[in-house]
Amino acid sequence: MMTVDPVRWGGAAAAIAAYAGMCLALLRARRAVHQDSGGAHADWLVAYASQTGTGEALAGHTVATLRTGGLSARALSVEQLDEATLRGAARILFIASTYGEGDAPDSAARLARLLDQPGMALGQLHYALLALGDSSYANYCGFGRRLDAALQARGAQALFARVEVDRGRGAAIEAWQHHLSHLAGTSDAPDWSAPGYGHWRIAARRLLNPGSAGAPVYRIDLLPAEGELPAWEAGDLVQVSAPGDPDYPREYSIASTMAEGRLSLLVRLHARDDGSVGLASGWLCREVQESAPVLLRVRQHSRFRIGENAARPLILIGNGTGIAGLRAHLKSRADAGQARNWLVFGERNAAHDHFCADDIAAWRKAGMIDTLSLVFSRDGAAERYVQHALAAQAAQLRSWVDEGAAVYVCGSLHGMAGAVHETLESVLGGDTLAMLDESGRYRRDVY
Ligand SMILES: Cc1cc2nc3c(=O)[nH]c(=O)nc-3n(C[C@H](O)[C@H](O)[C@H](O)COP(=O)(O)O)c2cc1C
Repeated sequence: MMTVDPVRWGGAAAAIAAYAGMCLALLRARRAVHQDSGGAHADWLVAYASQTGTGEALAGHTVATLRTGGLSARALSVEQLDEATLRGAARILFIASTYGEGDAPDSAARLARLLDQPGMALGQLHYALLALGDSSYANYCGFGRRLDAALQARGAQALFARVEVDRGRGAAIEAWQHHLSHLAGTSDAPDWSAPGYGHWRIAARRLLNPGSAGAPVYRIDLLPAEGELPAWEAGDLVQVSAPGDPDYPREYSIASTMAEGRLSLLVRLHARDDGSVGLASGWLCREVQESAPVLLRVRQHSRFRIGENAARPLILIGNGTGIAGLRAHLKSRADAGQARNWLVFGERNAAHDHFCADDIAAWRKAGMIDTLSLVFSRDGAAERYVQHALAAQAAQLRSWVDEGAAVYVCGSLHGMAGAVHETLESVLGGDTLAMLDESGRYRRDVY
């Protein structure tokens, strides 16, 4: 799915065609997902547990294929799958990705709880499962496999064997499509091709942390090689296809808003133990010349967009390059005049690693950051990490959440996201945190 036909890379006409294709494919997939979220009855449910949107897009394609054969189908996030729907459904196609170290995506907490309930019997259910994962992780497709086992243990009957997709590779997706065509009784399946990459160029590249004890971080500003910026929202991601590894695009959070007129990324140069640099980050930060094309596509990341939290106070928590996703949110909040923002950001040394310091200072001065908690782990203060800052301000954390705040976390999975989760749980209580999660008020972009 993620491979790109090299013939298309040739010229401007091809880039425009690819871009138009991308718009159409995205539009089609999203229309299929969103038109159907109203709860109308459908014979086939396509339930996706997706963190960064791949599974959601595949759910849209799946629905479109079933409908081509005249079946009634609708897509829904597993967050919306309640007990009555699960117990009553005759046919569900699950699409499940895996995160962390074999963990379920955040959106799957409710489903996991439902399947754990004693007495949950699903003998009425016929299902199939598309598991998304990456075989370089120890727990390849861990959540998809556990979900499959749990459904079987509850008596649900598989329509066909689980299909596993390694890093979005096309052959497995074709196998899934093939099964769907059988179910739908049609060979006339809609086009599932991935959105094409656009050609971009680097407009500016700047080292943000000279003298840092950590690896170098670059701010990279990009513009389309031709034409207009594509649409995105704060929280969205890009995929970059590096020349040495075109089948395995790297994802980065977008640090800028469309209104700023450029797409900015914060990229940390990945250094290996032997001193060599990571293939994609080395290419982006050091090698690619300003005149050379960068193949890039924007990906909607619904779970990290502002969505229904636009009018709520926002607690933004992150470390390192995680400031990228938080910056885009802060910028769009500042532009919208929404000032109830509490930024909790951590890095190593204030002197070298205070990313986006000028923006943060300007927003603070303009009254657009209500509370600012900066922690630098190597500057000798008692509060070393973001979780310590949160724990130290437990009363304010509780009162913001009581007022309706949403919590957005962006940055490292290891060391940060887990510790922040535990702190939120101990300050707010497990039930409140679960409520925030289920109601879309706790959102994470962690990697
Ligand atoms: C931080 C992170 C951790 C991941 N952990 C795993 C893992 O433990 N096992 C696995 O098979 N895939 C893992 N993956 C790969 C994702 O499951 C895969 O990229 C999937 O296509 C994402 O689908 P989604 O966009 O629908 O969430 C991980 C990806 C990220 C970014």
